[in-house]
Amino acid sequence: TRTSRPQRILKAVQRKATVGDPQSVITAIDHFCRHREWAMNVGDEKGSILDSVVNEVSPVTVLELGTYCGYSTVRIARLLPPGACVITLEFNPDYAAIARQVIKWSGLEDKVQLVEGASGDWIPWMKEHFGVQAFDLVFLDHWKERYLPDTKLLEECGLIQKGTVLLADNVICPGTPDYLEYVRNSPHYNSQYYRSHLEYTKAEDGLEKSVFLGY
Ligand SMILES: C[C@H](C[C@H]1O[C@@H](n2cnc3c(N)ncnc32)[C@H](O)[C@@H]1O)NC(=O)c1cc(-c2ccc(F)cc2)cc(O)c1O
Ligand SMILES: [Mg+2]
Repeated sequence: TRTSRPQRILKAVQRKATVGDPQSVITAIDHFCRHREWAMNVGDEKGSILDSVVNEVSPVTVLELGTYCGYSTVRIARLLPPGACVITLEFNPDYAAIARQVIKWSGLEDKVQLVEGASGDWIPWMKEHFGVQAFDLVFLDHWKERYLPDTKLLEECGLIQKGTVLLADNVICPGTPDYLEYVRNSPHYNSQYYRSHLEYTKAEDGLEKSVFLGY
């Protein structure tokens, strides 16, 4: 097909959503992915759980790993108070370009720092480059086998402190067994599973919320 799926998602946003209205952007993407073409956004069902965790944490600094088209970036940023921001990492330049336009359409660009690059390369530079002390909330939604190494990297870089909340998508489907085993068995995390479904389907999936207890 001439266009990519992310390009068709952006077109659906530009056709159906109102500029500056994040909820209409979320609704347009969910409608497109439920009725036209499935895509790997966190979706409306798991998205509501994400919303409740963001509201509970009231984070000032959020890290999102794996932007894709910016759907969860918009979900998170729309709930942030003035002065709070989400740094989101995406290493596919085509996806990053689409995400920038989706985030712009929602009017939330002031609350979002989209970084084009790989998590493993950028995490060590977060403090120096963005002046981040520690993250209040990390949303893991990138390559599933990078969840564990990047969590350990965040720990080593002092970007996870007492109270930091890790929220991981897809812990069942596609699955992140080594990450789950780590956060569920570590004495440094208090972990709980929010059972849900794979976006736009009846298959089981869920989010794992893990609170860092300190060393
Ligand atoms: C991995 C993707 C999400 C994005 O992450 C970026 N990315 C990657 N590694 C890095 C990095 N190391 N640093 C920065 N960005 C990075 C990438 O380019 C994608 O845009 N997500 C998924 O693959 C994903 C897949 C499914 C899924 C479920 C059932 C199926 F039958 C088929 C697919 C569901 C989901 O909910 C997902 O989230
Ligand atoms: Mg996901």
